[in-house]
Amino acid sequence: MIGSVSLLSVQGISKALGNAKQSTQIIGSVSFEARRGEFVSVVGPSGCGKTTLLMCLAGLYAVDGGRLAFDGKPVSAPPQGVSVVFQDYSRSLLPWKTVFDNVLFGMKRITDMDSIGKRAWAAELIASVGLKGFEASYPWQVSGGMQQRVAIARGLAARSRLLLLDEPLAAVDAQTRAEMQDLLLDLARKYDQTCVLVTHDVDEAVYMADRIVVLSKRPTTVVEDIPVALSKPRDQLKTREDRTYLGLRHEVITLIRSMRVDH
Ligand SMILES: Nc1ncnc2c1ncn2[C@@H]1O[C@H](COP(=O)(O)OP(=O)(O)OP(=O)(O)O)[C@@H](O)[C@H]1O
Repeated sequence: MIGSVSLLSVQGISKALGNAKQSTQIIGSVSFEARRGEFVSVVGPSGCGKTTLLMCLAGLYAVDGGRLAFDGKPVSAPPQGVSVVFQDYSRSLLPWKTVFDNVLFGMKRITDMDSIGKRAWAAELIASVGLKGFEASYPWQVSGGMQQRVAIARGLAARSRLLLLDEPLAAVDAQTRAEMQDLLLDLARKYDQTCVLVTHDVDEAVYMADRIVVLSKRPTTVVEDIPVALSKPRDQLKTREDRTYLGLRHEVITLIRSMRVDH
């Protein structure tokens, strides 16, 4: 269920990267809201600043201007309740820890749960992402898709309420990608997650989203903020044949094609 309350509020944020000698304005002015339980996809031309935006939302980059709030509080450092899942799962998991211990590691900031509770919660999450039986494996012993499942479980383990997903499925094969899209949608519903997904893949953006934020070339601004009127649960065949889906896909691809980034 999507609530009416905004969990993430982004109002006119801006960000330049570089150093004192030479800085590049990456984010011009970006505004959007993610309401509780909403799945927001963010798309835009290559190099427009999607990852930079996500790093700002995560509190990993300080914004230069504008207002950014999570659950009504200004974001100045990585807030508790916000987890990031990166594309490069092989670098985000700890190779010397088992699947189980990687998920447990996600709970390191949780102080009001004892170790028995944490172990039970880790076991539940591992089962929820379909990895029961692989608890004792090391990340390098399982497939890429499975490693990304571990990273997602670890994100949820931090008792996240907002999942920031930076191209999390870009490195997995097409079949796994479709399965993982449905897994993410299931997990978002089951664990009451609000999600912001950055993706290059317009089909994925439309399939997953309740709303699509289309960014311009940099310094990036929001070109369109498009509601997605597709029923849930989504279905890889039926949804992708739906006229609304095809219309949105056309609209977003046309918008992105009309923009080019000058590197
Ligand atoms: N420290 C930096 N200083 C200057 N420019 C930078 C810095 N870091 C990134 N950039 C540039 O900022 C732009 C935006 O980068 P970012 O990774 O946020 O975009 P993106 O939309 O996620 O890219 P992609 O479509 O390739 O995934 C890129 O052109 C990049 O080269």
